[in-house]
Amino acid sequence: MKIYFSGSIRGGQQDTDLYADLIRELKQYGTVLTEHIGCKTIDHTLTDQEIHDRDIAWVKESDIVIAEVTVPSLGVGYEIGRAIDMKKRIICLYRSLNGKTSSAMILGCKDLQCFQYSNLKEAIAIFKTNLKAK
Ligand SMILES: O=c1[nH]c(=O)n([C@H]2C[C@H](O)[C@@H](COP(=O)(O)O)O2)cc1CO
Repeated sequence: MKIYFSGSIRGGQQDTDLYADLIRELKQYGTVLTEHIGCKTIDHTLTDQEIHDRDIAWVKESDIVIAEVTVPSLGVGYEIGRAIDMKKRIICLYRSLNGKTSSAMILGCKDLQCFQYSNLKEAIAIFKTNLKAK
C-alpha cells in the first residue's frame, strides 16, 4: 500500500517531530511516499511548481492519504481537496489544542474519516483499527 502522508510545512512546523513518529508507525502498513514531511530541513532545490507537481503525482499514485490537520495548512487542505476529487481513501487526524478543533470543511466532509486523538499512543491505536498491516 502506498501512503501519502500530509502535514503542515509552511503553515508551521511545530508538529514535525510528531509527523516523523506517525510516519515511522505508518511504515508498518505500507510505503510512505512523503517521508520529508517528518523532517525539519526544507529542500530549497525545488521550485514551488516542482513541489506541487511532484506531490500531486504522489497523491495520484497513493492508495490512501493520511493527513495530520491540527496545524492549519493551505497545502494540506489543498491536497485533501484534490485527493477527494481523485476518490482516494482519506484519513484525517487532529488534536484539540486549547479548546480549538479543526475546520468544519474537514470535520463536516463525509468523504473523510476523521479521528480526534491526543498523543502518539492513540494515533497508533487508530492505525491498528483502520489499516491492514503489510
Ligand atoms: O516544501 C514543501 N514540500 C511539500 O511537500 N509540501 C506539501 C506536502 C505537505 O503535505 C503540504 C504542506 O503545505 P504547506 O507548506 O502549505 O503547509 O504541502 C509543501 C511544501 C512547502 O509549501
